[in-house]
Amino acid sequence: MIFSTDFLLVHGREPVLYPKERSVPRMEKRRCTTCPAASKYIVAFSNLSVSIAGKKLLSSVNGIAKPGQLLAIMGPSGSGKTTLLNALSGRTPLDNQSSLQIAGLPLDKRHRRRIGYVTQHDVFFADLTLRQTLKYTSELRLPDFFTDEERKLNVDRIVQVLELEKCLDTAMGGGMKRGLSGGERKRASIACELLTDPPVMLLDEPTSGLDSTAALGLIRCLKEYAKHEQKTVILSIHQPSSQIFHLFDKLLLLHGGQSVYFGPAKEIVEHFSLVGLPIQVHYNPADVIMDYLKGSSEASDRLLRYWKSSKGVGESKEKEFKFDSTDPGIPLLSTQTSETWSFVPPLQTPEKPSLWCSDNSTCFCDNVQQNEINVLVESEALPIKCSEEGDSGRSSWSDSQSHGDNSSNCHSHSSLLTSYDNKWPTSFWTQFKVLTRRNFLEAKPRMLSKLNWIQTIGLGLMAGFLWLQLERKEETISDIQGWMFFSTTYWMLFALFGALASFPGEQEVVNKERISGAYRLSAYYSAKMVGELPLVMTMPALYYFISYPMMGFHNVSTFLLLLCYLLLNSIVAQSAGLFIGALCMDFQASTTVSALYTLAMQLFGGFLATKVPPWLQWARSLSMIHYAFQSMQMVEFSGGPLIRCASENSRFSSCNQKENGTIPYHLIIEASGNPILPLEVNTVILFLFLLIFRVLGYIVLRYYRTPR
Ligand SMILES: Nc1ncnc2c1ncn2[C@@H]1O[C@H](COP(=O)(O)OP(=O)(O)OP(=O)(O)O)[C@@H](O)[C@H]1O
Repeated sequence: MIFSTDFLLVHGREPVLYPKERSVPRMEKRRCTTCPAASKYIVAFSNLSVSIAGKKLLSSVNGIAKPGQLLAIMGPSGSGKTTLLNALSGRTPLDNQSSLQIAGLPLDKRHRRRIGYVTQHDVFFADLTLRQTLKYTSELRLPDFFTDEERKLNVDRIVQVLELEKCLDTAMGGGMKRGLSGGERKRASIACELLTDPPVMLLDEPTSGLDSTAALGLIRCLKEYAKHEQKTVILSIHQPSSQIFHLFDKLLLLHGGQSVYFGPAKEIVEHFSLVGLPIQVHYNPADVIMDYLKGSSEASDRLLRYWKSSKGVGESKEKEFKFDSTDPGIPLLSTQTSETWSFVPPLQTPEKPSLWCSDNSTCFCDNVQQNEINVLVESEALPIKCSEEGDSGRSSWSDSQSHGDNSSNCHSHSSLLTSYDNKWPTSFWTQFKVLTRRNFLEAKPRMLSKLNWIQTIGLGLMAGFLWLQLERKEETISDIQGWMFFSTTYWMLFALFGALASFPGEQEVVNKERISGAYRLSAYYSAKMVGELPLVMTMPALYYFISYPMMGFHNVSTFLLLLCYLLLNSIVAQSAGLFIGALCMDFQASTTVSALYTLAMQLFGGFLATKVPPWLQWARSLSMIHYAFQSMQMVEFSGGPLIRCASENSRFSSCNQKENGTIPYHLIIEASGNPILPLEVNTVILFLFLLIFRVLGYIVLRYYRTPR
């Protein structure tokens, strides 16, 4: 795979990633040349420490990443690369005294949403194709003022740059479902983040799963992206090839959660030599570095002590780090034959370390302390010079937002930040529409699978034949009730258990999107309810259309009313399932809770047990089956032809008084020992169940399952 050398120049097309023409006024003539808007996104961290459950994962890590540069974080497995990226993205809480500033301000929710984060594990909806995934991402994360054509243009260009054209119609896959290859998924992940044009891009192991050519192409592409778009790109990488290594501007080396080097990547060889750890000319520095770090603890101790002493960090601040001049150095693992071991005489610690200051203009004070970060960011940010130069055409929508129609088009750093005050990129209505469509598409294969169709048709026919053309007489009352009870309980179980995995199944994707601020939870939640509504109703309706006419069709209004109650019951059950699923987020726990709840609802539903002990009567009022079953009886026994009395030994006293009489519907319901509520009250109670479960589900997601 070969990437274009210029990230934006694709086969000679216009080098604009984001549309030039839009309704939002943008600068045409004057632009800030020294500091384009996005270039203010300097990421500076000092004394950055992270502890989880009392375990220190990161300890006093310092560094700074500037727009236009590629900062690579390297270190052995478990050294804390992902933890650091999580901390920089605001997903992991920092220990006290840690300092993290983005664009000169402490990282807050608003800035968090301007950070693109490609995590190590790509999470997508497995059944959506890449085309659909990118389309929905662009609809959700690009502001409303983008037209459909502009969105499509952006998607097309990013697809082209990342060479994803061939797999656009392939399902994303994941879990048990086959789909995109590992490398394609990784590039798809990057494409989703690039669509939003973030000023800061964090990538956790972006080259994992790629072959060496593709990996090199990707890093080149990111480098060009950082350079041309003035973006801050920070990535973690395990063991890059030497070609990739030489593309890094800055390198942060981690070992055991501590930094052992931060500075220009090209000066790492000199640094290691200073410490007495030579890197031979023809070796890939990345390989040698990793060998040292993973090899004897002496090498890493030496690096750490040197780093601490030279930087004046932590305990070693007091101690002078001294090399013994007779020290033979540390043997290199990868060249462990006596002939190739090479040692250089260790040097004394330089009095004033300037390892990464290649020249004054790029010399960052890497011994970054809080006040220095402030000074640095301040000095980088202001003043912004203006020129009369034309727009190069490279500014992104974010730039244009910040520029607005201000005549000077020169905004202070803080005004850039306030341009992101809009909490969400799109309106509630847009989010609702897009998420409803996406939800429908995503849930359809799961809820309307081939097996579900077969199962429903089979069950409908079975029930139809079992209760075929029932006569309307006293002897068949329990059969008619049996069909109604079976239908309500079966579809309750189907909807409730089917909904249990709904939230847990998409939790990772939704959390990722919520953290990146793509949409409101309320929009997602209401879209889920609406998007899945036709799906949750399809199967019960199909079953009903088959089995009820086979049992005996009487009139249209009874037919439709019964259908409504069956569907309402299913929707209530689905709401309960969604709530339990969200609460437990664990399939085993949620099935146990649901099994208990549904069994209790069946027992108190009014068909299996007609004599409920007085002290347990309250439990009946918690059974949704009780209300749905009773409502269906009312509709069926009052709407259709009345039930004829048994010719002899009728259990209804009214039947014994006259011959060929009929049984009023309320006597049938009363005979089952259930107190009768008016149909409207039953209906309202069912709707209340629906409302309560849905509100509880929202509260759980909002306050209990907040993504971190
Ligand atoms: N939630 C957690 N609780 C306890 N320890 C954790 C937690 N998360 C990570 N760690 C530990 O922190 C250390 C750093 O983990 P991290 O994932 O940041 O390493 P890494 O350098 O990214 O590794 P790799 O290259 O293998 O992905 C590891 O030892 C890991 O076991």
